[in-house]
Amino acid sequence: QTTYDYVIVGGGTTGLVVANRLSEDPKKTVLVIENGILNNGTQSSIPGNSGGLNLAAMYDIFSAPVQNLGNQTFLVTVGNVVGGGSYVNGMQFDRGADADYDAWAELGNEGWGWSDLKPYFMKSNAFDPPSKETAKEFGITYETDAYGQGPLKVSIPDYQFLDMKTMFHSWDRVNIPHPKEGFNEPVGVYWSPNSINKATATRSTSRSAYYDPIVSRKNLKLLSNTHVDEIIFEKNRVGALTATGVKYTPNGSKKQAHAFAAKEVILAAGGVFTPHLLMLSGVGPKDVLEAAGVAVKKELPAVGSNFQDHIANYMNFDIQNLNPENQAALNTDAAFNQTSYDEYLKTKTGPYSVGKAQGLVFIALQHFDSGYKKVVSKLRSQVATNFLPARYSKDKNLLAGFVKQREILAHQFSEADAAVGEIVIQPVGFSGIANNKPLSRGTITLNNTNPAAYPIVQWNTFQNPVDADVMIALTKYNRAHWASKELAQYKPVETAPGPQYQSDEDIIRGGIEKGTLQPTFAHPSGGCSMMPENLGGCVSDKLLVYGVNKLSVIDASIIPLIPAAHLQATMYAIAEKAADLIKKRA
Ligand SMILES: Cc1cc2nc3c(=O)[nH]c(=O)nc-3n(C[C@H](O)[C@H](O)[C@H](O)COP(=O)(O)OP(=O)(O)OC[C@H]3O[C@@H](n4cnc5c(N)ncnc54)[C@H](O)[C@@H]3O)c2cc1C
Repeated sequence: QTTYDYVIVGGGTTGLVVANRLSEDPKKTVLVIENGILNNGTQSSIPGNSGGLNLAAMYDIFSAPVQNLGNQTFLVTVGNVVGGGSYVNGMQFDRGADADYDAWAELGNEGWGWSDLKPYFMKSNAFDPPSKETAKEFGITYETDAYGQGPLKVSIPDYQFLDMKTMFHSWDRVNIPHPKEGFNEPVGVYWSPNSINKATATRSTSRSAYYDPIVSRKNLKLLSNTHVDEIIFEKNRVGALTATGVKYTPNGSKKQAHAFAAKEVILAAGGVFTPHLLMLSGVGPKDVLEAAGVAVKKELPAVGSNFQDHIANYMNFDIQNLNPENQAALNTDAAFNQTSYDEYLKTKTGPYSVGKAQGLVFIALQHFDSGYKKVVSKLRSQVATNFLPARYSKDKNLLAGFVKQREILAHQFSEADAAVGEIVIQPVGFSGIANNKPLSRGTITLNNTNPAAYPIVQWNTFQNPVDADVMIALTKYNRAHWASKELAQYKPVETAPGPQYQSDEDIIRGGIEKGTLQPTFAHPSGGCSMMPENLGGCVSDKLLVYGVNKLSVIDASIIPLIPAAHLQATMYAIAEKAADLIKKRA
């Protein structure tokens, strides 16, 4: 069969959700083409393995040198496997504040505010609380009504490392909100679920939740280990472009084949590779395409613009007096590791049944920076183009879109209803923090000498100095927390970047020298944003690419303004909504 109703590019997080929903109608045929393989490894399925990167199931793509991070290049973390990011991620399951999604509606996207999206969050997931004993012992609070009865299983496991009691409750007296597990009110400090199926104590992914249970559907086909090379367009007599299918090549083969879509080609290749594929197929900024020798079919400057990610500072503290059964000991104490692993295999309990982090702090700027009003004034007084990639000076729509985003961010920076900073609570001295509301904007462009090779990913981290101001304030705040009497029993000593870096400049310099500052929290997004065309959008609020027919995007590329959240819960909700939009227009 070469013609399907729908051809979906990418069988990652969003691709498999939409494949499932569209193939619910047995009369509709769906083809999913995924570059990665069907991988059944325990590196992914066992929650306790989620601490490190599952490199075998990821692309080996590195960014362009980041000027303000000492011209270092960084791994661009993207899953290359059936299940995509959901298969390799850190399993944190949380959402942004209501205001984060209302911002999408404010940017001109009808039907994308929090109240519109909430039903789709609920449709995608189901929550299992910890046992009563665990909840009591660790002081874990939760609200089950924040979740639905959907395919993706999320839970707070029964096993918790004992040090979580002290680490989590070290925040009890801090003057920030203390909501229950965070899905109803995601600003403050809370115990947060992981995408773990409690019944099996294994990772829940888009594959296990949305694909494996329906694999026998006759109208759904998955081609794994197969690369989509190009979108096929047809031009009619008046020059209108319609996406009619894709060219693809099984990996390891030289034989390219074609698959056609009667209704729609749906791009779900993720925040990095969807903009790449559009450009390779002739849709994107004219100068970028021409420089790479790609024939321009539709000029669309929004492709590869508005690229965003959270900026990370992976701090570390040397600590003492941890309980002997601690997370770090899984790597340092072979006997403890072995008994823990054996326990997991036998009873699916113990240290391997839990992910790396169960506590999250998402805080407003005023929670961690007493000088927040100055930051807001600085932001508002900036000449926007001084701190943006050159293309924004040449394109009034892109600039208008950014200025509108900046207004929204300035408002969020002034209020307490949306988070700007994040601190991950782990039961060890490793302390990841993130600036969740970057003003700098990156680009994704083509490799001019070989456009089909990996794209050029440029984050432009700290191009806007406000991003560094926020990071400096958050770093100081995190240091102060580690120095508080609540954590004194651990005698924490900062080892990365290190106490020798104290001034504002030194905090950034130290982060670069010690490699703790990173341009990404594994959340590349925004490179084909959903916004009106006069705000530099790439897809409409119906997720259709501007200027061509029958082509939609449903993955992290469409996020117009990155929410303060790890992205997977949002991606499941976007995909559920996308499926409804696509069904409706059929
Ligand atoms: C290491 C890591 C840790 C993370 N940690 C967390 C976390 O703890 N919590 C959280 O909420 N989020 C986390 N995330 C982010 C989250 O998982 C992603 O935002 C989400 O999975 C993105 O979904 P997507 O559908 O947009 O893209 P993906 O899930 O990446 O899917 C895209 C798919 O398209 C395929 N593809 C790309 N190009 C082609 C092509 N040309 N032909 C065929 N197939 C193609 C890819 O192989 C991939 O499978 C993490 C991500 C990573 C990578």
